[in-house]
Amino acid sequence: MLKIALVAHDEKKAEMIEFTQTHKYLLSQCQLTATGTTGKLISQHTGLPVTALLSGPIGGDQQIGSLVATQQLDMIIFLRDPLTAQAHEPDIAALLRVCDVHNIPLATNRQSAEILIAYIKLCLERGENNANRTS
Ligand SMILES: O=C(CO)COP(=O)(O)O
Repeated sequence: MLKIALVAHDEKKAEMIEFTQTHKYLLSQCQLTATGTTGKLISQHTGLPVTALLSGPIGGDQQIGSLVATQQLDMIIFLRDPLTAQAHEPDIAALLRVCDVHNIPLATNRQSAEILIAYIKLCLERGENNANRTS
């Protein structure tokens, strides 16, 4: 099963809910993990099973980063708010960095997320359960 992490800053949570509602069918075929508040909201609004970790500002981004570092995630959709300063900015930067270290696909805005969704669809159609194949 494709393993996907979902994260949204407060100003992007409504967009994340709408995004996951729109793509509920595809996402239901994936294993979903999220930071705390994002995960609870997605579960509430879509009924999708989501493993909700700690809230981002108290360590949730670091937990997602740990999953990346230990090869337990295939991709991340992180709807970031580029206009609001975040108290846990170092954690966010660390998460983005560890994705690059481990070559994990990361979408940080809605349109990139749609492209990852198209890729997820392709992987599912091909019966692939690991999105990070290079060949
Ligand atoms: O702050 C976040 C990502 O940096 C998101 O955390 P929550 O999903 O707990 O709001």
